[in-house]
Amino acid sequence: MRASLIQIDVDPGESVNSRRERAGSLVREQRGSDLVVLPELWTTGAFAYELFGDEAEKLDGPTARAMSEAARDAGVWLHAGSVPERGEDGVLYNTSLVFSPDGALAHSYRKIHRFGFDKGEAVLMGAGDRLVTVPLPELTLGLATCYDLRFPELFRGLVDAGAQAFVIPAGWPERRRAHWTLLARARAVENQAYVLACGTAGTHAGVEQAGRSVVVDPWGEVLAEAGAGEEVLVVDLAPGKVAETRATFPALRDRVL
Ligand SMILES: O=C(O)CCC(=O)C(=O)O
Repeated sequence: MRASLIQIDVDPGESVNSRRERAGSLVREQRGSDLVVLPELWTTGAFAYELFGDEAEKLDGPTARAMSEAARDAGVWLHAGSVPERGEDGVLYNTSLVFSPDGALAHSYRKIHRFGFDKGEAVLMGAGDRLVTVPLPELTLGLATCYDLRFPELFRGLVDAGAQAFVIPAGWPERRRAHWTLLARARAVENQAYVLACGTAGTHAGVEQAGRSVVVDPWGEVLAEAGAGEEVLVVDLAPGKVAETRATFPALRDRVL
């Protein structure tokens, strides 16, 4: 199973429309992959709070339509990262969108843990309240977004729901790059699952992004890691490795709590 992670540069000098078109082209270039992943809030930037309201869209908005077409043209499962969603209740959410190869919106996930403590996303957006798994033909994905990475109980919940690989779009800051890599590997090791963690490149709203998208296997080995700039990681996964790791080193079976 081949996965492509698109670590797109969120440059405030580029319009959202231009970046949306560029993201579509990058997805189309991944024809031949089974799964393509984009990062968190790549239309606006995860820290460009003042744009969230202006760029918010419904689940059939301009980003969703562009990504649906790109998934269909490329014939891939597309985790299109997240968008600022304007919910039916009028509340903003940080919502990830997953499209099937025929372009249908198959799943969406509203970020559960909002970042910013008493400002930013934590006050501007509502929290999701639903775990989401995505059964692909080869692997079942569990969805999480950026700050969610710090909350291991979310990942245990996803494992209990059948997840064998976690897809984690992010806009992780360079200042805490060491946490990103460490936590991605920890979630893989403790859950004996693949981790596909896709960040953004560049600097927006004064926040330098770490980039360093990473793919980790169920044994905790880093299969591929990006640098700081715009880059596409293409990685071959071995879906059987999840069951093999869980059978030969059955730590998950020894859970008590
Ligand atoms: O947890 C962190 O250090 C970064 C989280 C973050 O930037 C986000 O969730 O948008």
